[in-house]
Amino acid sequence: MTFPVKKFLSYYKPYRSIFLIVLFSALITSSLTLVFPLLVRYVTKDVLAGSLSTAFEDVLWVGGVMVVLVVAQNVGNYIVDYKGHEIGARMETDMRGELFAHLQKLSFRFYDKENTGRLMSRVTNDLLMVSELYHHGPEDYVKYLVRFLGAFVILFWINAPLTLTVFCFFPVLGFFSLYFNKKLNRALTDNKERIGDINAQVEDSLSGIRVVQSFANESLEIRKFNVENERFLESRKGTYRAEAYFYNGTEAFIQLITVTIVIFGSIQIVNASLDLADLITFLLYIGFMIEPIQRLTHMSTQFQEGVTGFQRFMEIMNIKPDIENAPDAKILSRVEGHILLKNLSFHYDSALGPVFKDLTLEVLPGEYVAIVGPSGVGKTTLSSLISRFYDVSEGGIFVDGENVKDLDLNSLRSNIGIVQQDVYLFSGTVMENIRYGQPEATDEEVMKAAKQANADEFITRLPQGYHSEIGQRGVRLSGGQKQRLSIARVFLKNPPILILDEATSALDNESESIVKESLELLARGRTTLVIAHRLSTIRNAGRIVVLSDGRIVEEGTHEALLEQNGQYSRLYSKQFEVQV
Ligand SMILES: Nc1ncnc2c1ncn2[C@@H]1O[C@H](COP(=O)(O)OP(=O)(O)OP(=O)(O)O)[C@@H](O)[C@H]1O
Repeated sequence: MTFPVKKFLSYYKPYRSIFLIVLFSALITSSLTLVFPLLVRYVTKDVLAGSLSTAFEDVLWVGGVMVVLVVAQNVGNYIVDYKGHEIGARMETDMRGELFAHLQKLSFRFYDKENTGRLMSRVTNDLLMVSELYHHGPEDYVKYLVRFLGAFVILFWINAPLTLTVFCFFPVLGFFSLYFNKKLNRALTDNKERIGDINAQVEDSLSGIRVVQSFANESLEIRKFNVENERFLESRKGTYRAEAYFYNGTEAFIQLITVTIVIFGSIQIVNASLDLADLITFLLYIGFMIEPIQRLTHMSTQFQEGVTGFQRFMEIMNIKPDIENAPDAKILSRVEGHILLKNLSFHYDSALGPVFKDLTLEVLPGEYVAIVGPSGVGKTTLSSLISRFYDVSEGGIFVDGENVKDLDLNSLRSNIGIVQQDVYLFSGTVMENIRYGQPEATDEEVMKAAKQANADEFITRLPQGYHSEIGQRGVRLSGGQKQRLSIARVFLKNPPILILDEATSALDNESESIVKESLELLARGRTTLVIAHRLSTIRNAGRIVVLSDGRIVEEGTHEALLEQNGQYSRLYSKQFEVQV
């Protein structure tokens, strides 16, 4: 992937003026630091060597200038540190907002393949690296370039032969830094991968802690974790080894350079081509030239991390949602609930073969239709297609005569309510979770929906009633209670089309009968598709549709289908035998 420079720079745009002020401050402060050794040189060489009667006055004058410089430097550094970081953080916030909004638009097909943990690291860690590059990148380059070039020019002006002698060290120091920089980068990348593995392990193990403990597999989890933990330790040892080589190596270079300056400088003093004040100035300036080279590693790591982070950000941003509104998408208003699946074919992946082949099904407004069939036949897939979570491969799906591909996605989905077996609740209160069905609903409307879903009674018995926290994914509630909250959510949404996807199959008999009662109330007056696992629950359906091998093979009422003595009858007796 070539680096999208234009796009990268575009994030500076809203903060252009303040960014230029920060860069200018970095330029000024680093130039001012160059003046200090010159002032020391002036005092040691000119003031103290001249008439001592005026020396005190001169030293005071120089001291005053130094204080002004300190104040000016501090103001500049304050702007660079505070405003510079703020710009970086603002750009990061903008990008994170964009990325999250984009992730909300990507379809089920994208999430079928992506790992949530990795996506989270893009939203958090990667962007942090980009923000560091946005802010520190330009500022560090300005700061260190000014110091390096400034020190070189001043030293050359003071004593060219000694400057060139010292300069011979720099190419060697540069190569040394680049070599260890590469090693250190590799070690840092490895560190990141290892910490990523640890995060994935912790996330997996803790989200499944109930399964872990129910299988009494804590020691197995600890062993698995310790393997990753040890690998991380090994990786960190590698980083520290590279760092130790690098930092001690550059330290040795600095000392060698100092020794060289002292020896060559002393020879020049003996030959009267250099004086003591200039030697002191040399020693003071040499750090200005060495520091940028020392920082090379950090800067290039920062650069690489930022660039990679931005590329990973763009990888996601460049994914076009495969389900989008058509340019002239229609808004569905006053939906009656007529559904037509016409000559429908669909596959998740062409390599896996089709789930449906030329399937046609019409559901009339207000009808109650049950879809049955063996496991894996495509019952859930059918409900995903009606809501256009996936696009059909051939044929079409029509709601009130309109092809779902021509409809505005929000208006289509807000007319369909889905109740699933696996209820997803968000951390927060009961009230917030029910209100998810209609964010503008009043407290009274939320409570009315809860009553319709037979949930009000258990909610009012909770310690804080509707304001009780339900825990992550609703862990503090029973299966039946979670299911009733999800039904209340759909009551509040009040859609004309309803899909019940095995909504009661995980519940015990008592919960099932309460939930069934609220589902029956919910279905009243709506077009309802029930995806049934247990055939006993759909005996009263107006029509039962039997799927097999990607097609509808039988249709009719429970009694009529039993009489036919076909697939349905076989499925039914199989379940009946199991239940007996
Ligand atoms: N996201 C997906 N990506 C790829 N294949 C999928 C996906 N979801 C389901 N499938 C496959 O599509 C087929 C139909 O799955 P679906 O979940 O619709 O069946 P189902 O009839 O609802 O099954 P069950 O009664 O066991 O819940 C299965 O073979 C399944 O493996």
